[in-house]
Amino acid sequence: MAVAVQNDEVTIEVPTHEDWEDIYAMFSGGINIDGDPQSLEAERPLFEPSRSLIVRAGGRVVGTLGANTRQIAVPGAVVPAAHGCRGAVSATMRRQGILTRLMRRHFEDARALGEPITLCWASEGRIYHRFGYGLSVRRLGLNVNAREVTVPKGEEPGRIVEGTVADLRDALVKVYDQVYADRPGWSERTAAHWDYRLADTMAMRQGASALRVAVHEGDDGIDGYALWRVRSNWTANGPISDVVVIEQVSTTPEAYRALWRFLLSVDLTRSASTWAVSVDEPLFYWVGEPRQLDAHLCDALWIRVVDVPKALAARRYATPIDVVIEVTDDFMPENSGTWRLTGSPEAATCTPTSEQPELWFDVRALGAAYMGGTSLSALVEVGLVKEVRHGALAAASTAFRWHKSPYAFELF
Ligand SMILES: CC(=O)SCCNC(=O)CCNC(=O)[C@H](O)C(C)(C)COP(=O)(O)OP(=O)(O)OC[C@H]1O[C@@H](n2cnc3c(N)ncnc32)[C@H](O)[C@@H]1OP(=O)(O)O
Repeated sequence: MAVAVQNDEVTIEVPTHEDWEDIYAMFSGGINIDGDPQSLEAERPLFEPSRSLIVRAGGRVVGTLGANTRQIAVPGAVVPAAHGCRGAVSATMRRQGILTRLMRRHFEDARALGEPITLCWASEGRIYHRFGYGLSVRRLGLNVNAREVTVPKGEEPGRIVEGTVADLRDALVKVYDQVYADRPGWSERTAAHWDYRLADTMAMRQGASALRVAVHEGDDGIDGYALWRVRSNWTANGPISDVVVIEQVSTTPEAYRALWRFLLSVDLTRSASTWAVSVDEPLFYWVGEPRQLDAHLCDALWIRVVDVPKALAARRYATPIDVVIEVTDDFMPENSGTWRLTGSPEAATCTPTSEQPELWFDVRALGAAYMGGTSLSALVEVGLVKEVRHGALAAASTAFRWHKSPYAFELF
């Protein structure tokens, strides 16, 4: 049985490329998976030593936390954001404050680099509240009964074409780049991010087929694509396989509909599943029987605002807003203060003020509302926002929303 190292000094350092294998093993073990050589290599290019932290005690690696340097789309803008990842502490060293120390460094580093927010997918939501994260983006998983759901009759112009990842990669990149900046929750993808997204390791397949690519060719060329697999299932009564949709991205409504028609009608399959679509997924308004989409709601991105005025000035607002807000941040007191926020769909400013606040925010509420998918009114109910001046809430709540619900489907 492993024995906790109690007396050795715990140090936190910035790792080098040589530490990658230890970090990979630390995180894999931390989340209770074995890890494998293919994933080790597939993830290696995403490892940014200067954005990572490694914890050592008695010569052993006992913890890690990393970040990917990426931009993410937010309402009306694209902002640099630390994409937090690979947080883990050795099972024998937990609940001794190591993650707390790592988080402090992670936030300070992001702020120093000019990133107003950090974000992560949570293994367990309960870990993150105390560090000031708010649940900002939710996702819907679908298990569509393809036979019962029914889609309206109709022929979209254009055609669906299948091809190899290698042949179609440039087209996928072009389609994604056309739309990502306009979809809060979608992150910029460099060549390295695409390499990882398309790596198709055995771990990514989770027992399903190799990655398949289908594109929609419209009048002006390729205007949408789907990455998908088949989870094959042959029963005594015949095939009931599942189409596993990894991502579906389109620049036109015609491509969107044509791709879903295709995904819901692949021979020998009876269902289609996807782990993350928008809470405002258009399929609900298109299919004959939305109940047969079998949707389940889950948390997706957690956002931590590390620089309040910078973050609030970086996004845009659905309607004009001019409000004095007070923010309390227990974990990062330098983030607490009172600001005048003015904004619109075109611009925003956030400057310190000594005026009386009209609204009060716990910093977690700023994270929760940041992507435009959460109403301030809901946050009032749980005590994370308070209306100080009667009447200030409704206008601000409307302004913080956005016309597209935030959405995220890419684990990092
Ligand atoms: C972005 C990502 O990487 S998601 C993956 C996160 N990693 C994992 O889930 C791997 C498994 N878990 C772990 O490795 C560890 O438990 C970690 C990294 C989550 C936490 O590390 P620790 O060093 O134990 O956290 P630390 O001691 O700083 O805990 C701080 C507080 O959070 C609480 N806490 C930490 N983790 C959890 C948890 N999983 N559930 C409930 N409470 C937790 C602690 O009890 C402590 O509370 P206190 O301040 O009231 O005493």
